[in-house]
Amino acid sequence: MWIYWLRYPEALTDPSYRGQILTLTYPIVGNYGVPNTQELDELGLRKHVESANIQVSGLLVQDYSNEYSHWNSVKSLGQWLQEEKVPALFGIDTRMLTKIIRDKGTVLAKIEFDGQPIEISDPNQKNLIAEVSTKEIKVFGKGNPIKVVAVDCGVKHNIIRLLVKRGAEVHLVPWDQDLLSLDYDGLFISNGPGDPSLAETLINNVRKVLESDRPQPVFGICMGNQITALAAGAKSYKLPMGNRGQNQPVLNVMTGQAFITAQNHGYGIDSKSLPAGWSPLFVNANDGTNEGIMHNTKPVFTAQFHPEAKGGPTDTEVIKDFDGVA
Ligand SMILES: NC(=O)CC[C@H](N)C(=O)O
Repeated sequence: MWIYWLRYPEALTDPSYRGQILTLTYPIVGNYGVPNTQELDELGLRKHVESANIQVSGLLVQDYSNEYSHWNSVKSLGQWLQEEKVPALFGIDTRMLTKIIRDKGTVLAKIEFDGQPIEISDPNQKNLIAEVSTKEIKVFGKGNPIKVVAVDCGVKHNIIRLLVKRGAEVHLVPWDQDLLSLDYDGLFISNGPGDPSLAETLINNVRKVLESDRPQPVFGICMGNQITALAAGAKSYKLPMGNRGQNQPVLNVMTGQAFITAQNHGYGIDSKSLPAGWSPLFVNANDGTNEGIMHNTKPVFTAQFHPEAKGGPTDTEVIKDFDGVA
């Protein structure tokens, strides 16, 4: 179970939340309704949400407002959750729950209705990436000059949109796709749910790319940072309660510049475990955890936070310019 505060249409559809129950710390939820979640943009991506479905297993809020008002809302939050058969509860003392999670770390939880007992299973034991990844290769921004292969670990649609905006023809590939055999100008590894160390096939495929000394840049976001670091030989670990929300301060270790970033991760990379030739690129200014890595000589760099505009700041969007940082 996670604590989160961000706009709920994007948060609930972020595939990185697969298998998790979300509890929001903001006390009144629902009052801006839900946009048309089916509407597609010109690329065929969801216009107002981050994927085709609600991805969380459940939602807990303090006070729910069924009345809503927003320029693009078409239904209530309750209606949307019901349509997608995702359980949610209101009337929860989310402040108390937040304190419990702060003390104990993230906790396993289930929502059970009278007469409908359910088994509890630990989402952290599963390779959740395989559940949310595309099954076939999809192309966005066809004809654009820069061919980017994007490994779909559960990519948020806005990330694809921003890559296309920067002139990329994005080839979204399944998580276990062999990467060495593909031709590209840049390789991107997306955000995604669960424990990164369980995605062994992907880690091995990325390791092969790193060892091949291909000159093309490699860039990863969130899960993409973790997978790249694991492929390089570093170690990941479970954070006591994760870093989530849209006000996480991050320092660029190279320049000393600080950013306020949007984040959503429960695992971290141990910067000290980075092998020779690699350096931390970003560090969390609150708790000192790793926020990205770079290779010292090759164009490989990553961000643990979400350097994109939707649902948060725009000041780190520059990081998606492949030559913006490395
Ligand atoms: N947003 C993400 O990509 C999350 C990465 C990973 N599932 C974690 O929780 O750390």
